[in-house]
Amino acid sequence: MIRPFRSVLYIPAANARAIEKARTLAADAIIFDLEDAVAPDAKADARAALPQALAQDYGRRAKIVRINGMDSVWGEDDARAFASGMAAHADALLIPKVSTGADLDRVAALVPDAPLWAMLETPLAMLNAAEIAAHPRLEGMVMGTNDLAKEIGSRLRPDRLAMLTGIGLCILAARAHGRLILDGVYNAFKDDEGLRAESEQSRDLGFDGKTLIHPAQLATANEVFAPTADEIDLSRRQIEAFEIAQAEGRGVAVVDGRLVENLHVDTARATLAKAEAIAAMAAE
Ligand SMILES: CC(C)(COP(=O)(O)OP(=O)(O)OC[C@H]1O[C@@H](n2cnc3c(N)ncnc32)[C@H](O)[C@@H]1OP(=O)(O)O)[C@@H](O)C(=O)NCCC(=O)NCCSC(=O)C[C@H](O)C(=O)O
Ligand SMILES: [Mg+2]
Repeated sequence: MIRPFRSVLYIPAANARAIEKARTLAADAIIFDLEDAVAPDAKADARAALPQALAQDYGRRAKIVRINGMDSVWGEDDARAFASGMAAHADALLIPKVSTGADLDRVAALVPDAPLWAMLETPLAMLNAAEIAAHPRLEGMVMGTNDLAKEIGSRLRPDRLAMLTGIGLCILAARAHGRLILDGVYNAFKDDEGLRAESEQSRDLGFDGKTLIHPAQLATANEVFAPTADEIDLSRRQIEAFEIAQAEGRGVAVVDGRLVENLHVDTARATLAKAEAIAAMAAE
């Protein structure tokens, strides 16, 4: 069964109330954050408390732990703590500020088994996206659009003009190597219209979902990244028409005046699989 990653909520690992709340929220995945969301003085306590929080029941929600960067004073201890006390109850480890494949090697050596995810949020990461995506331990990639804008020296415009080249390179790299890829966060968590516009752009660019900072953003991401009823209906009709065509010895079908070939049927099957995974999540 595939897993949906429409809505991926960051939760500060130092915020016990928010962690407790996460078990009931409609998020497809949760990122337990030890990095930016946790103040320096709270980092050691947050790291120590996380194993117990991860051991709770979060249903089908994927559990990802974001450690501090390996260039920080906390990164190595976070990675070791993940390997010894968190890996058994987490689905993946997310590493910030990955710029090269060697950055992943460093964490992979400390954490022998868990799937690794990488934050892509530096100009060098954009240029090395293919090398990062090709890393054998990598499962997913997450855009860090705030850090990227800071490093580029660009403005956070609604059309995200300055980062579209980097985003495109990252999506190509992710798809070339079969990795998941999630968009960055939308900071104005009370601006539903802005979130919807950015999420629609994100979906149309090819992201699997959006990372989020507040529960109020979940419903929009879940809706935007889910197949619509029309898309599900079309997928079913495309598959049916193609199977009939094949049985009659034809290699193509026509649905709603449009050509359907085997590649369209692959997309249709992926759409139905995603819809099923979402339905399974909702049924919990
Ligand atoms: C953004 C916030 C600081 C807002 O907090 P607050 O003003 O307290 O929100 P509310 O009063 O509206 O909260 C209402 C209830 O919702 C719960 N809540 C809030 N946020 C979360 C959350 N993320 N997960 C779970 N639950 C949450 C509150 O506890 C309230 O509950 P209740 O008590 O029942 O009423 C805050 O939302 C926040 O801290 N968000 C997360 C920030 C974060 O994780 N930042 C780091 C990730 S983004 C990043 O790092 C950028 C990236 O690297 C890049 O480069 O782009
Ligand atoms: Mg960042």
